[in-house]
Amino acid sequence: MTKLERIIKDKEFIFESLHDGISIIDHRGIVVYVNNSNTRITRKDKSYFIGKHVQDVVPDSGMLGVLETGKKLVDITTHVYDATVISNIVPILDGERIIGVISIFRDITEIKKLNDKLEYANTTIKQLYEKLHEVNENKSDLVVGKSQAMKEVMKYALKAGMVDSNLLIEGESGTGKEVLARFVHKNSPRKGKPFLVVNCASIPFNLLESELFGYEEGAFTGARKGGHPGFFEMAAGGTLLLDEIGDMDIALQSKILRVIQNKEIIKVGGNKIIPVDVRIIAATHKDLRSLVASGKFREDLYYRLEVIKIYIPPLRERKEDIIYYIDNMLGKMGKKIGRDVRMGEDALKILNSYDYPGNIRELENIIERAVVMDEDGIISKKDLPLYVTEQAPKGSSQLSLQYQDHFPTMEEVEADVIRKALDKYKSKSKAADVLNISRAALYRKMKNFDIK
Ligand SMILES: Nc1ncnc2c1ncn2[C@@H]1O[C@H](COP(=O)(O)OP(=O)(O)OP(=O)(O)O)[C@@H](O)[C@H]1O
Repeated sequence: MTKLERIIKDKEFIFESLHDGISIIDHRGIVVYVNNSNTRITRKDKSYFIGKHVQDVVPDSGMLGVLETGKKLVDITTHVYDATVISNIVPILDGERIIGVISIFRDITEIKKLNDKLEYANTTIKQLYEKLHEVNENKSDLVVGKSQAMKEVMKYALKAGMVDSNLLIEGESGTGKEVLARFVHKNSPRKGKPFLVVNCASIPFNLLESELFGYEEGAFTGARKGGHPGFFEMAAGGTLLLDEIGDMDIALQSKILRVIQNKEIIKVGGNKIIPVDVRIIAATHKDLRSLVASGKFREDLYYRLEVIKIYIPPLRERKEDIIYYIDNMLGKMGKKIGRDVRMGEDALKILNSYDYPGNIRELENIIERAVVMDEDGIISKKDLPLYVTEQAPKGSSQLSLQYQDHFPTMEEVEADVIRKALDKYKSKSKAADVLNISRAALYRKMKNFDIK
């Protein structure tokens, strides 16, 4: 009996009692074990898998990759026959040697279907809402502000407009990635041609493929007569923004890579090659590089997309810009309601110290609400939402020291503050920055106080 067989035998009782599916391959990639839950999820008998090479029975499985690299894959969403599963794939080691790979996967088909339906419905509602209120009309109004960070962003955006390379825009939700993409398009030779946006996170996987590439008549049940053009065709000559690309299914990522490389598409259910001329801008609030590292995003696609990369910093890191956004918003809203509204001193002070987890979108909502609440033409504290006015005053509670019986010495306080800064910012240079001391001073104090 091999070592792997012994491990399986020892653990078989546990494996069989799990609700999650399990498959195990040996060092050659041959499936040597599947549990009962695997049969339930895949609807295939054990005999269908056992003794076969994993490539022949589950071609999309990440198991061979793990066998090759020895690196585990965690929380990977894949498709196993008709099921959507979320898997952890881990090497089985004998000392340093990889003797097999185990994949443990959970069936999320129903949850995914419901979630997809819900997200799709939400997107439809949002799109209809936007159309109804014509929020699109001013979407290209771009406020730059005066922060150095935003000036840099604009410098790169203008450069990106002058060339036709792919562009990747990173930044937290609501920082203005779509607005910036639109700006790049409007300042590029493609202006005057379509600028289309596809949100890769809110359209279900199988629908997204046909939305992007289009489909031929009869491609699937419910396919429209005469087929349907996809975004790539509809954006001909223009720019296509693939928003939330970090959420794109890995199988679809390969297809996007092919479009970028070959500049052609094949519709779902078709076989005709259609040339496409579209500039791709991708946007994401996720850190694509770490998605690449964890195997959730294709490295080759990442490098194709980030020919030019622009990172939009969150609003809390460039508070000097807040006033410019507010002025712009008040101007627009004032026009809409037909009267001037100004920002009062007290409200501005509060707005300048708030952290805006939702960035400019959140600031917009706060201002819109304040304009509605306002009665005298000057926005004051009472017109702002409670969660903004009742935020913890800066620099107080988070670092407050909680000594009860013992009153601390200055050294203890100093050591405590340093520990908290290091703990919060995880970076010595950032901690030194916020403490307003040099890095050398920080190192010296850490040594004195024996802080590791
Ligand atoms: N530079 C800017 N000037 C004026 N308005 C802006 C700017 N940036 C963002 N906004 C406004 O903030 C809101 C959010 O912008 P946008 O949709 O571009 O953000 P996003 O980063 O793409 O968000 P998400 O990641 O959630 O898709 C929009 O209503 C937009 O008009």
